[in-house]
Amino acid sequence: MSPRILIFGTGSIGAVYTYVLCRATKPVNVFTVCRSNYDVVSKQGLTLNSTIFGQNLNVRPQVVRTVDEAVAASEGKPFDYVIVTAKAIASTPSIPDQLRPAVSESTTIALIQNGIGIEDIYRSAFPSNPILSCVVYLPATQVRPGTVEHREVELLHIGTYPSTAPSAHKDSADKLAALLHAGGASAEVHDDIQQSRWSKLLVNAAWNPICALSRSRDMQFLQSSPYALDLVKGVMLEIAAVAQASGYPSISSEVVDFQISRATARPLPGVEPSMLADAAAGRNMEVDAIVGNPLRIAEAKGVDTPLLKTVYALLSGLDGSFTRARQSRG
Ligand SMILES: NC(=O)C1=CN([C@@H]2O[C@H](COP(=O)(O)OP(=O)(O)OC[C@H]3O[C@@H](n4cnc5c(N)ncnc54)[C@H](OP(=O)(O)O)[C@@H]3O)[C@@H](O)[C@H]2O)C=CC1
Ligand SMILES: CC(C)(CO)C(=O)C(=O)O
Repeated sequence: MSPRILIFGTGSIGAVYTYVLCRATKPVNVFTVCRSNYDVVSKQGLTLNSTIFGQNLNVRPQVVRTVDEAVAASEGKPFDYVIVTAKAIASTPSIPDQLRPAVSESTTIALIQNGIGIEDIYRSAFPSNPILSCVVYLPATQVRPGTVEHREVELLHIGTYPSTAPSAHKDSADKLAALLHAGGASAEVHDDIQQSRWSKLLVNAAWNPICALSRSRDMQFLQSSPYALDLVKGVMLEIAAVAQASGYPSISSEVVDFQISRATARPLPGVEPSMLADAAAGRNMEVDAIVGNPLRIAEAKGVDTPLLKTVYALLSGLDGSFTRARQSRG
């Protein structure tokens, strides 16, 4: 039987996986929760321009405004997968509380989000369901409502949370990978996804805040001063030290060099990290998931992270300015 899928958060990443999953199963089985882009997507579907999947690709999933609407439209049939592609930012009500009506005992919850320590709120809310923690390499930007540009790379790493989850949960990870392959995407299943999370965090904890604070794409920032590369590398080395203190010795200075070389190989202007897109739009950013949580782990483990603390202080200040601006707009 075709799986039924709910995607929560149809922005840049959510749109790409909605496209992939509409190809893997029937669009009628893919329900996608849209907020600011609801009007456009419900009328015109989602459009993807991708250097990997192709140009001007349009899909028409079942577009809903809320999880309750998706449950009603699904006519009592349970969701096999709930896929979270919203930003990992605290909200009221929380995302797990919003998802609750769509989660039955057979539902697998997959989190496609950056950062570290993002899974616990889902584990507490849904203690028996398979929770899949996913790390995505997929530079994508929603350039206007319902239209997403994607380039360079496309790969999803999948693992259970926690890594010691029962074998049935591991089967869910394999099934999700198979579904993504059927939709033409790349996915790999890992025994311990946290290693992949730390490896990706090297990139995100350095590039995302630095690009957001400097309003520059990665290559633009590297060219902006003779100190730029040292700052990026310095933050990455601090994250590597925290990863090592957390039991991941493979997150080494060689991995840092590899991640730096991926950026320096890019032509100008380079990649726009998702946090730069948020800063440019005055939206709140994933400050805690990407910087605050590793900083707290560093403090608990006695790892010195002066650059990370500086970045956190500046980023929190910028994030606070967005909150104040939103409140003053009413
Ligand atoms: N973009 C990228 O290149 C990459 C992003 N990532 C990670 O993937 C995750 C998703 O990022 P990205 O796709 O860029 O984020 P976007 O901001 O582009 O999309 C998030 C979407 O979630 C929606 N959303 C948030 N909260 C709610 C809610 N309560 N109800 C309904 N919709 C909601 C937003 O709606 P609205 O428009 O109304 O705010 C938006 O459409 C993040 O963790 C990011 O760090 C990882 C790799 C690359
Ligand atoms: C840096 C990048 C684009 C890597 O895929 C990313 O993860 C993000 O934008 O948040």
